[in-house]
Amino acid sequence: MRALSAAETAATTHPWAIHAEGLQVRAGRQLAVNGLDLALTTGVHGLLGPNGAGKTTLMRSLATVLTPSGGRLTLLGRPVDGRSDLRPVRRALGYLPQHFGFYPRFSVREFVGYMAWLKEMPKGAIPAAVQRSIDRVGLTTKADARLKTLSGGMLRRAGIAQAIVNDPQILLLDEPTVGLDPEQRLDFRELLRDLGTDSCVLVSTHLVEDVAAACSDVVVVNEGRLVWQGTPEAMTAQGDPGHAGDSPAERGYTTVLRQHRTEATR
Ligand SMILES: Nc1ncnc2c1ncn2[C@@H]1O[C@H](COP(=O)(O)OP(=O)(O)OP(=O)(O)O)[C@@H](O)[C@H]1O
Repeated sequence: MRALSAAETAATTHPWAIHAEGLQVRAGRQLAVNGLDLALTTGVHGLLGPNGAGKTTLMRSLATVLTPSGGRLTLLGRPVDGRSDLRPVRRALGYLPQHFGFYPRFSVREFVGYMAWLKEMPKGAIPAAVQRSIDRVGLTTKADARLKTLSGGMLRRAGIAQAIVNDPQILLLDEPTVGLDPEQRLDFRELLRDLGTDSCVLVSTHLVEDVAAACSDVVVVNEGRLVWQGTPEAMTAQGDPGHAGDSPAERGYTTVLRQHRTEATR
């Protein structure tokens, strides 16, 4: 008997915010995502995987920046196949890329407002939404500072503010905590938990501790495929004290990855 997928065993009829089946996405010449199955709904999902696993490529395809070259991808029930109109999906998306371009002379407020405009938010709603997102990332006192004057951590927070300005139904954050100091990371975890109450949030990171502390679900990818999915507690419980990692969650993650590699070579 074949194993049932998460989509088939779900207790709810609520459509998946993100649903990928056998997804393939090219990065340059190679298939960096190659046969990935994923079904995600409301909550905070941590995306873990070693360097080169395909996390950024996956994020870019979910952000509709890259078009899948095989398999199926639906976002909020709409197919992403290079043919359908993606504007309704893009209005409901928030994306913090790993590296984002910006106009250095823009203030934080101008930058976030500009992104709100690009997302086709109603004009009258933009100023209040911009202020709220700037406040949520703790940049209130820097709202009118130019981007070029911000520290790396502050710039990252401005990037998060633009990603959340439209209250996205799908929020994709690629390495959001890079450059944040420990206090800011704690604040950010709280913000994540808050955002995940009514959005589908996918956070790519190398910081297993952030995932353990702030996520309701962990997705581990390797070589372009999903290799494990479960709660942070279930991942931690996999931990073998003999494996690398400073914390129980890191040992759990390393064990999951090594088990997968062992099975793959059998
Ligand atoms: N523009 C590109 N041209 C060619 N190869 C690419 C390109 N972008 C990514 N790759 C390759 O695709 C694979 C997946 O890369 P990707 O950046 O998605 O991985 P990642 O999991 O995000 O890695 P990291 O944790 O190091 O950021 C890697 O082997 C990478 O070298």
